[in-house]
Amino acid sequence: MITVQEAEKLILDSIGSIETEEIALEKALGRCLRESVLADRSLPPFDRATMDGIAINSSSYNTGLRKFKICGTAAAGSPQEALSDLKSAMEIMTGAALPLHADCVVKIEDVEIKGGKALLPDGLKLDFHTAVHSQASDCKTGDELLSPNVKISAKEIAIAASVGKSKLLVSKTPKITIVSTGDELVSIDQIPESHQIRRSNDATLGAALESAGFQEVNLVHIPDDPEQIETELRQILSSCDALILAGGVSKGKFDYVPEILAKLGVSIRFQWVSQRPGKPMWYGQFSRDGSRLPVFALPGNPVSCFTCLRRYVVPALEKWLQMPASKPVYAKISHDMSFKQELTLFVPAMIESRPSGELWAKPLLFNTSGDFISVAKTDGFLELPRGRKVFPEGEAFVFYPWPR
Ligand SMILES: Nc1nc2c(c(=O)[nH]1)N[C@H]1C(S)=C(S)[C@@H](COP(=O)(O)OP(=O)(O)OC[C@H]3O[C@@H](n4cnc5c(N)ncnc54)[C@H](O)[C@@H]3O)O[C@H]1N2
Ligand code: MOO
Ligand SMILES: [Mg+2]
Repeated sequence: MITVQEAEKLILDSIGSIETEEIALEKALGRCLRESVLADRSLPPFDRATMDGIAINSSSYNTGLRKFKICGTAAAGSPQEALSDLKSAMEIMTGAALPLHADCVVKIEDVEIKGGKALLPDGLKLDFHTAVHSQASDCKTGDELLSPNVKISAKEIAIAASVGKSKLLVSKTPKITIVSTGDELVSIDQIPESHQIRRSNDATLGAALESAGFQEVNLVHIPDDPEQIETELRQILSSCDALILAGGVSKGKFDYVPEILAKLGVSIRFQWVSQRPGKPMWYGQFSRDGSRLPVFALPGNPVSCFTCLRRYVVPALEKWLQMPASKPVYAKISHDMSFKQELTLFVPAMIESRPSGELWAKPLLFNTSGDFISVAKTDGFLELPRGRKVFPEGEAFVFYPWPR
């Protein structure tokens, strides 16, 4: 049996990089950028007024002039104007280009306008570029404003739009198929017999992937019939980009998944990880047309497959898309815990951000890894490392938030 860290490394080291495609900027939110975005000109492109007021030359004010003749108005969007001389002022709006010969802006609250003149009080602090956003002070032509491998959020959209990128090169969205197996499982709209349950894992995993930014998810259910599993998986492997199975991976007589995956040519990278929940987890890859599709077979217990999806599958898919790895979040455990087994324990926990600025996690004592009802109250899980037996209150551990 391998450790959590070994499993994580085997997965991440085996994952390549997905192909790219060009898409419209309006569709780019949440996607992974795969090109550099350069400044097509300096920003701001001109000396930009940051206040509504008057534009003057500060040396005139600083040598005693208080009354300036108003020589015109500079509006945002109109070409650059010019002061008629150093003793004149121009009314100016936020966003307008600073007129020639002016070097600062006095906000309108500090100005009295009377009979075509602007009267200024004593004591203003006016210098070169007061209330002016200087040309090229944010970036220069050719500067790299966005580098590849960032997840595109609203702030990256602003930058791309400002430099005229109406299209962006991004990672393709993989077509992911989620397969649940099991004869005991009926669909949501059926009334289960007393020995049956409605299936929920597939819907949960699909929703978790969607909220992590993977929109093309397809759900399939297959009964515990080896021939049917083989036929359907062969078909799925010929068309999807990634396959995630839930259930049928452990040691039961009807747990056919690992054997059938091997028969279909999916090469196993590992099975059995020293962790709870999720010990029977299986990972492999399927070669098709020169690329290797990731195949995860997660243990069927609802908390196990949800935890494994968060701990291994989402980071692997993000790496495949070249997304930056998310930074670890630490939280202090709010109660003493002990756990005697030689396993890493993923313990679901409620998070509390205290006024001291510390993040605390209250572990949930849940029934079994079938108890998804209790786990729904939690915000994520703490990873309590293997090789330790006690976890004292106040010690910090890595916390993994659930996808939301
Ligand atoms: N002899 C052993 N038995 C088991 C071991 C072991 O090491 N030795 N491991 C246990 C652990 S840990 C887990 S986790 C489970 C994993 O089992 P499988 O992956 O084979 O999953 P199933 O047997 O198909 O189902 C387990 C459980 O989960 C329910 N389930 C499955 N799919 C769904 C679904 N889509 N929606 C809701 N619930 C689902 C299923 O009804 C079962 O109750 O094995 C242990 N056994
Ligand atoms: O991985 Mo199993 O998760 O403990 O039920
Ligand atoms: Mg089983």
